[in-house]
Amino acid sequence: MAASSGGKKLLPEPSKGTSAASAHSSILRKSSSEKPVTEATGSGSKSSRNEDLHSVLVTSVLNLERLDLDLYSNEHSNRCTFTGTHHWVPRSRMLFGGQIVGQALVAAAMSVSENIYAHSLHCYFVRAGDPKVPVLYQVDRIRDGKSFSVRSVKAIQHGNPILICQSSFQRKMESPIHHQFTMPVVPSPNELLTQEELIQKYLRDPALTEKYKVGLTKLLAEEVPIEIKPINPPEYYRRVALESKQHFWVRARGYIGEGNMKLHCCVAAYISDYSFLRTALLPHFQYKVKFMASLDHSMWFHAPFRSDEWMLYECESPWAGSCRGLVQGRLWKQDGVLAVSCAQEGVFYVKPSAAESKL
Ligand SMILES: CCCCCCCCCCCCCCCCCCCC(=O)SCCNC(=O)CCNC(=O)[C@H](O)C(C)(C)COP(=O)(O)OP(=O)(O)OC[C@H]1O[C@@H](n2cnc3c(N)ncnc32)[C@H](O)[C@@H]1OP(=O)(O)O
Repeated sequence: MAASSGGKKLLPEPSKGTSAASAHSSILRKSSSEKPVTEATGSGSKSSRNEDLHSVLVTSVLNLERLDLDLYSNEHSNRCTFTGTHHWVPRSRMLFGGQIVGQALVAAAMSVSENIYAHSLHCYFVRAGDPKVPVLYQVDRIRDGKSFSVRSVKAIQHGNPILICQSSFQRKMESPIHHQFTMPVVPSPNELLTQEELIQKYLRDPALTEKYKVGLTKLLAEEVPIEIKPINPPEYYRRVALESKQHFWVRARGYIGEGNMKLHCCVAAYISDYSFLRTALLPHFQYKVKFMASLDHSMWFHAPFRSDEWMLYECESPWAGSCRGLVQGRLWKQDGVLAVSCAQEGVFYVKPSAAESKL
């Protein structure tokens, strides 16, 4: 039986001969009459993107398998990955926090009616995710009010929670009260190099030491499903204390299309955790990180946006101490609309680094 909430079917009935367990779903269909987002033909604002290259974030990473009502697994996305395990995993070998948050929001979104939208989420990462096994997502329907619905999701591995995530959804409501900060003035995406192009440039520097060549080459080889264009990237080889702020343009790699706003929020959850926590480390070049992990992650979704179009990620860290650092971020649309606000605290264990230059 397809999961439903408020009578709307969110998931297709498994086709004949397949049990619910094996019928994975294209996530967050708008309604049974609409094509699922992964089959969208690119209606709405035309994208200059190659619309045949659907983002792997949608076709796989965030495409959960429904095991039962309010119970999902990402095992399907495992089978589709390049290496047979989870999609891209940071070198820390813990599951990427953004993946777990994005998948938890997918599971929550499957349990609410189609005409309400994610407006906030708050998560704690309570155990490191194991990249060798799938994740189960258990949804608890806390409350369905007239205007707001609240869900609690537990991401589970080896019988224990690795993440607890509360999310809230709201019906569209108009209000005369509206304001936002002004978007920072920065170069536009087409004036900037991608992270890959920047790394290639650094690697061509004959003075770069072997150690940093190896690190940058490893970073270049990672198949992160996110495109990034850093703004004023630090001269990578300079060992100087930087301000705890960074700006970069960011978008999902590949095409998603107008699709479904809930889906774009799930993709933004994935994107928002990449290169976010490191903002708190920028002033502390003289230390080497022995262990680093996100402790929590919060997001507030303010206005519709497209996660497969360039958005400015304005990141800053107002405080660090007691082995923790706080980072805050704002995702801006290119038209100046503030789309998403994020906040996260992380844990850092560091040691003094050898005072060698990167040159
Ligand atoms: C532009 C041009 C190119 C320039 C290059 C620039 C690079 C730019 C791009 C690079 C960006 C790359 C970004 C990659 C993405 C990174 C992702 C980071 C965020 C994440 O996704 S982390 C994953 C999500 N979070 C988690 O999984 C955390 C889950 N929670 C936990 O694991 C536990 O709750 C936690 C937080 C560890 C607390 O548990 P607790 O048991 O209390 O932990 P302990 O304090 O006991 O310690 C655990 C662990 O930490 C180590 N440890 C402890 N104390 C120390 C110490 N004093 N010194 C060193 N290490 C310590 C130790 O390993 C402990 O584990 P043990 O099992 O060994 O005890």
